[in-house]
Amino acid sequence: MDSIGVLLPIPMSPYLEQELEKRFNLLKLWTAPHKTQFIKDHATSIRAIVGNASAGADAELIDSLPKLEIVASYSVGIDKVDLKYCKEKGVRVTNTPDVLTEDVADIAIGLSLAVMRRLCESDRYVRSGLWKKGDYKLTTKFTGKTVGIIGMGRIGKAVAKRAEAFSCPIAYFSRSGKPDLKYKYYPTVVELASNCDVLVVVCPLTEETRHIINREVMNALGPKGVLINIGRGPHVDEPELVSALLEGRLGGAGLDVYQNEPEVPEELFGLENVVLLPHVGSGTVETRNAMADLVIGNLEAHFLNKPLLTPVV
Ligand SMILES: O=CC(=O)O
Repeated sequence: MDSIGVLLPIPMSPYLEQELEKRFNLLKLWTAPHKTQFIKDHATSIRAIVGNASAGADAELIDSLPKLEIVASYSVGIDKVDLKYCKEKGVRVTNTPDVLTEDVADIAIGLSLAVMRRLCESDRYVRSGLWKKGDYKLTTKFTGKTVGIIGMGRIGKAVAKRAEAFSCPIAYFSRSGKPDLKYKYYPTVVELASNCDVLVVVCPLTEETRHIINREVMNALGPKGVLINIGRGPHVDEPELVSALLEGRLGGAGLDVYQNEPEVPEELFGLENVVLLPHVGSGTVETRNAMADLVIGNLEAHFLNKPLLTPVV
C-alpha cells in the first residue's frame, strides 16, 4: 500500500503520522510552501484524506483530487466533510465513534463541576496567595441538579450515566423522543432549558443544530443556569453568549469548543463563572491513539476491499 497517497492537511498526532507513514505515502500538506501547487503535484496519487474536527474535505478539495476514494476523519464529528458531495462522487467517509465516548462525557462532567464549584478560580485563588487573606467564597452544588442534554446519542447517554451517579435528574432534547430511555423528553430546546440547571450540548453540528443555543434558550436557562458545550462552537450564538454572561442573564458556561477556533472571545477571559478548554474532549493519549488506530483500520479495510470499520458514507 506504500504507493497510495494519503493527504494529511494539518498536523494531528505524532502517533497517527508514524502509523500512516509505515503503510502509505503520507503527504503532509502543511509542510508545503505552496499548498495549491502541492495538491496539483500529487493529485493523481492521493486516494485518501485524513481529516479531523478542524480540517475536512469540502467540494473544492474533493474536486481537485480526481483519484480520491475515501475521507477518514480522526474525529467523531464530520461537519467539516461535505457528506452530500462525497455521496454524489462515490467517496467513502469514516469517523471515530465509540472510542472517544467516555473521555468526552468525562469532560462534560468535569466542566460542570469546574463551573459550579469554581475549581479553576479556586486554584487561581490558592496560587495567587489570596487564601492567606481569607477563605474562598461558597459555590454551587452540582449533585442533584437537573441536567438537560441536547443530543441523546452515544456521548449524550454516557453523560447521562455519569450525571445519574451524581443523583442528577436527566432530561433531554433530540429530534424525537426515545421510548427506550427513562429520561424526560422535551420536544423543544427552550422547554428543556427552562426545566434544567445544567444544559449540555452534545449533538452533531448540522444546518438544523447551528445556533441551537440562541438568546431565547439562554434566557430560558436563566441567571442560575449553566451551559456546557462539548459539541461544536457554531451550536452556540457566541456573541449572544458573551452578552448573556456579561449581563448576568446566564449563570455560567463551560466551553470546550468555539465558533472560530482557536479564537475565543476575550470578553470571557475575565469571567470567573466561565471555564474555557482548548477543544480537548477526546484529548487523552489512550483515546487519541485508539482514534488513530481506527483511522488506520478504516484505510486498510478500504484499500484491501474489506468492509469499513466505522462507515458514515
Ligand atoms: O471534536 C472532536 C471530534 O469530533 O472527535
